[in-house]
Amino acid sequence: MTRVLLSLGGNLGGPAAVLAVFRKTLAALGDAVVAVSPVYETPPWGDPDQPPYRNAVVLADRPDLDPEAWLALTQELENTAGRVRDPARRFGPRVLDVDIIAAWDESGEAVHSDDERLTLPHPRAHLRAFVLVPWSKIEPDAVLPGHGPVAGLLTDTTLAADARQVTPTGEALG
Ligand SMILES: Nc1ncnc2c1ncn2[C@@H]1O[C@H](COP(=O)(O)OP(=O)(O)OP(=O)(O)O)[C@@H](O)[C@H]1O
Ligand SMILES: Nc1nc2c(c(=O)[nH]1)N=C(CO)CN2
Repeated sequence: MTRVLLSLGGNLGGPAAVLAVFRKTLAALGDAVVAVSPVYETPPWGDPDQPPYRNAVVLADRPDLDPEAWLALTQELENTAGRVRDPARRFGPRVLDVDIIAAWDESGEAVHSDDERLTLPHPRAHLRAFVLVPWSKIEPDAVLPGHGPVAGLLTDTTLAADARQVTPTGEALG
């Protein structure tokens, strides 16, 4: 069994379109879905010259998927949503981004990987209020492996400033 925390993000086509893409993604995950956060409007991270994002996180569990298989699935979900990669803009706009933030094996141990194709935990998760705020909403005691309690990370000065701009939209996915 592999449990994963997935981050969903998107900022192309307007909020309603992004929400529709999130809903389709959740439907494709089906019974694997354990918990879904509210949807948040978030300022663009890493590349300010683009529209605000919608973000949410999903806790999911699939007995038959190892982390590599999860990566294949999340990339298929991005491709189905029409994701086009722009190599010139590393953190640029996109219709759907599905990142694997962390993964845990059947005994609850966090999976660690330094592989560039699949780095676990996600190497930038601890810097991203748009991941940590929704995560702490569904799991107030969440721990980001290697970085500690999510609630503690959110008190870091840079993140705290960013987190203030991460606002729930009232749009529900579940
Ligand atoms: N934990 C992870 N989750 C998703 N992709 C990962 C992960 N670790 C490494 N990757 C690799 O990162 C590559 C680039 O992914 P992607 O284009 O979604 O990056 P990005 O969304 O622009 O940036 P970021 O990963 O910072 O959100 C993917 O092809 C994938 O192989
Ligand atoms: N707010 C926000 N900013 C981002 C996001 C995202 O999902 N939300 N994803 C990115 C891809 O790396 C780059 N910047």
